[in-house]
Amino acid sequence: MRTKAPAGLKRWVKGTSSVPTSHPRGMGTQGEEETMSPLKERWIQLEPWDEWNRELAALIRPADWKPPVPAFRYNLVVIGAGTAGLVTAAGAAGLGAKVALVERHLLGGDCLNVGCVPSKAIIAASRAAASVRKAHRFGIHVRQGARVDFSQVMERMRRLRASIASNDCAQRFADLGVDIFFGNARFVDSETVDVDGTRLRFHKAVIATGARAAVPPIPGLNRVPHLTHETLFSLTELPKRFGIIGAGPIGCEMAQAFARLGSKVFVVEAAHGILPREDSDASAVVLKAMEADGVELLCCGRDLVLEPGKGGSVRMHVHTHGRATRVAVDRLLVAVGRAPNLEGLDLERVGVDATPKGVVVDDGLRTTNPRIYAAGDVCSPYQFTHAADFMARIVIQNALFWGRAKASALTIPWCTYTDPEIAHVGLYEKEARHQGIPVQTLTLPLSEVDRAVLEDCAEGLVRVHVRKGSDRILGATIVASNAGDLIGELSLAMTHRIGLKGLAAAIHPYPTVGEALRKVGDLYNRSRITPSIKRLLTKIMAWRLWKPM
Ligand SMILES: Cc1cc2nc3c(=O)[nH]c(=O)nc-3n(C[C@H](O)[C@H](O)[C@H](O)COP(=O)(O)OP(=O)(O)OC[C@H]3O[C@@H](n4cnc5c(N)ncnc54)[C@H](O)[C@@H]3O)c2cc1C
Ligand SMILES: NC(=O)c1ccc[n+]([C@@H]2O[C@H](COP(=O)([O-])OP(=O)(O)OC[C@H]3O[C@@H](n4cnc5c(N)ncnc54)[C@H](O)[C@@H]3O)[C@@H](O)[C@H]2O)c1
Repeated sequence: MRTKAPAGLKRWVKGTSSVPTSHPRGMGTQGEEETMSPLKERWIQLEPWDEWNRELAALIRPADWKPPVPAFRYNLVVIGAGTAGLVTAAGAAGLGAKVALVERHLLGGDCLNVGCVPSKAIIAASRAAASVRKAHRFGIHVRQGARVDFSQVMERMRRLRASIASNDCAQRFADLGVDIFFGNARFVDSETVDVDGTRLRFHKAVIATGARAAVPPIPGLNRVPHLTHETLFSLTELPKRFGIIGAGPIGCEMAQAFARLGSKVFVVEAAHGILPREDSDASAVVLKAMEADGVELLCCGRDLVLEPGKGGSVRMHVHTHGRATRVAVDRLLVAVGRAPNLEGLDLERVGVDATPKGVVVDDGLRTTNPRIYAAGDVCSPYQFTHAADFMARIVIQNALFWGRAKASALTIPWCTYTDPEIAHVGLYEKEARHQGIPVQTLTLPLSEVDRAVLEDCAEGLVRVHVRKGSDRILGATIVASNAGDLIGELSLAMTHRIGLKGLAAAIHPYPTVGEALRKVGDLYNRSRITPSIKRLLTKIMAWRLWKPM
């Protein structure tokens, strides 16, 4: 098992712009790397070095990229070309600003390369495998059963990732008028950024450097080979036994996907259950589905210790619900949260405050240096692509156009793409109560939605919290196979202050799962008919029967 990056890749990350031409062999691990300087040794793999990864690299880190001659001064220098940086740069350039965009590794950042895109491609394949397996429930008998070709699953992922990459490609941004510089950015002073020796002068700058996988101080972790999301998507062989530490969104999505593709998956979680931030009834539905797919959850995990096993395997020792458990796995994924990318930026030089959670910003996303803003994972508790996108829009308005847009005004939904998916927007019930807001909660089980029953996906719910005494939506959670799509309607309603009565009044086509939202609106309307109103209505009706026509 190799624990160091191949020489070619290291050269590349160190900023020579030379994409390796030979195929870097072997599966990378972390552990040793985490103890080294993050700037020098951190790298994201594009392995295997096949035609799709070459195509991807050619788009987002072209080997022959000629850095432009820096302008005398830029309206905006953007550091980091993930979603936050790309949206900021494209939007600002589109509005006439002179923009420089600096990226030390791959345009597209985590979402395209080692986040949303590859994970959802794998999830799509795992859903296909699960559909074949449960086809018999519909009276469809697949003769041989399902055989998963993991290398094809991963090749499909690499092919689709490369095809999607054209949105984020260097040439597209250059055509939009953005000057792209590959290299490590650091602040020299409040009007200069250095990129490996090239000086960029700015009027305003944006820190959009994102975050990386956090590696916790688990005893033994530095002695065992392990993956993070930065190396997971380079796998070419399905691990027979797959261990995952952390049952957050990454842990749950990957646990179920790998179980459906054929791994025996063990998930160690420190808290009780999975997705501890979510509504507990909702996450319980998802856990049941994951367990039905064969995922074994070791929750309330205490005293986790890791040690090397035979043939590159890893032994996990953990107390789960007070019981000592020992499992051996062939691969281990660490998914316990994220750490902001701050190292090497020399933030102290420019008076930008930061904490271990990220860059400190005000509601307008301005840092403690009034000329420097931040957007995306590096400064936000909402670590989602769409949140990074909308923070970028705020930064453009506030940094360039004297805007007063506020991050706190954003309504940010999110979704974890298990099957069923679990999506949320706004407040949870306990948060509303904690804030002293009187709350009424309405829950509709999906078993009451015809289409969900017909599709065999009736395990789920729609739960909406309104301010007591009104139909104003405070928050909502949905568990459904397409919860991520459904939550958009509630997000729209909250953004535009449409209440539950408004949802009840909107006709949804029958039969759709989306009808569940209208039905929750009906639930709300019915909840307003108190026993005394009902008695009054009954009297009026009775009176009308006897009233002469
Ligand atoms: C496995 C996984 C699955 C995910 N799935 C989803 C999902 O389904 N939906 C969703 O909404 N979100 C998802 N996310 C989260 C999403 O990927 C992030 O929220 C998003 O990428 C944040 O964008 P960003 O621009 O803030 O940061 P990043 O995408 O991290 O981009 C930051 C960029 O800055 C560069 N950089 C850092 N330091 C420097 C420097 N000093 N100089 C130059 N460049 C630098 C980095 O190389 C990087 O390219 C997922 C994340 C992971 C890990
Ligand atoms: N669908 C999506 O939108 C999506 C998907 C994946 C990731 N993401 C983003 O990426 C971020 C990171 O995801 P994540 O799942 O790594 O982090 P997370 O912080 O959301 O979840 C980490 C989990 O690990 C557990 N944990 C922490 N330390 C542990 C330990 N020592 N032993 C056992 N368990 C431990 C925590 O209790 C928690 O449940 C998310 O917060 C999310 O913003 C989003």
